[in-house]
Amino acid sequence: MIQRIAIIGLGTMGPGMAARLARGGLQVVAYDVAPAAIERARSILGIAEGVLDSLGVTSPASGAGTVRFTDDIADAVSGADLVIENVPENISIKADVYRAIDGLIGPETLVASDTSGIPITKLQAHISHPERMVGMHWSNPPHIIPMIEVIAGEKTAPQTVATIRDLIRSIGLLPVVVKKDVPGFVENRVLYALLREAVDLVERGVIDPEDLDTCVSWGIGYKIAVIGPMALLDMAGLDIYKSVSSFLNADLSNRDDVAPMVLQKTNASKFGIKSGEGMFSYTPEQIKALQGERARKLVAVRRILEGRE
Ligand SMILES: NC(=O)C1=CN([C@@H]2O[C@H](COP(=O)(O)OP(=O)(O)OC[C@H]3O[C@@H](n4cnc5c(N)ncnc54)[C@H](O)[C@@H]3O)[C@@H](O)[C@H]2O)C=CC1
Ligand SMILES: Cc1ncc(C=O)c(C(=O)O)c1O
Repeated sequence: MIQRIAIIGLGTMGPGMAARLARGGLQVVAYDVAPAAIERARSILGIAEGVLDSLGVTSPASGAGTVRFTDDIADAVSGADLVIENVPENISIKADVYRAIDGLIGPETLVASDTSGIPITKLQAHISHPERMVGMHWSNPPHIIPMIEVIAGEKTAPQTVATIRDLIRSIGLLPVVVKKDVPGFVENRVLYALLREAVDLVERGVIDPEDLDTCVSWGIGYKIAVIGPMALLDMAGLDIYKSVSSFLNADLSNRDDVAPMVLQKTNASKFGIKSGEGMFSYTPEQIKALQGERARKLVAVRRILEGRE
């Protein structure tokens, strides 16, 4: 049974994951190599907890869990039933973490990666007990989005998948077990198909970035939260899909490299909210306001989708 969880990496994803797991009654120890990331995580933990309150996420009868921060990786993983690796999307950085914890974790400890899409089979080549390693792909913001993908690599034991799936369920979240270890799994294959086309349309001047967002959010985005893609095909009619896709599929972006517009921006350190500029520009005040407004709206939508309002 999973009771103690170590989170390695406290950037965009780590603090919200810590808050959500603790709310589920688990004992979380949170570690990052960068002291500034630990301080930032400490300061935003309370915000995530406030959002969980407004979502009505309660603790189990056994009581709320805890989050403890540490700057010592050995301390973080000591006694952990599960280690969730949450460091940047780079195999060599992730492999360094697996090597660092290999001799520190117990014989029963499971290791999960929150990778956005590196096949688990590739990651488990860097750990001595690959049967205990699994993909556990959260969606951002992790304290609000309930769906988590669970992915087995070639060497993952079925029991490891079952334990993580049951853990997710036991704290009121929604596990989706992906049946094949394909790059990007399912959520990001679908998201990146959409993002490739969206970036291409903006880059070619077909539409302005603000209008692209309006079109997608108030068109397919709003609809797809209620009617998933497979159900949408039936609602539109497969005959219509056949007619449109017969001419449209061939015209969609099929570029297999990163779009120049994205490269230009990342080369200039324009990463989005984390650097103050990306597709749009943000002042620190705007970032704070946006994050609050987005959390409020996501909470309200989720309550309605769950039939609670
Ligand atoms: N940003 C997103 O929307 C999502 C990201 N992911 C995935 O989650 C993982 C983490 O992503 P983010 O939180 O966005 O990354 P991030 O870049 O915001 O944070 C990564 C953190 O890892 C720390 N770190 C780097 N090397 C470390 C080490 N050796 N030991 C401990 N900490 C270390 C960094 O100091 C940083 O705080 C990635 O694999 C990413 O693809 C998954 C779902 C959504
Ligand atoms: C752009 C982008 N890339 C990866 C992920 C998750 O792995 C997300 C997300 O969860 O929102 C994303 O927006």
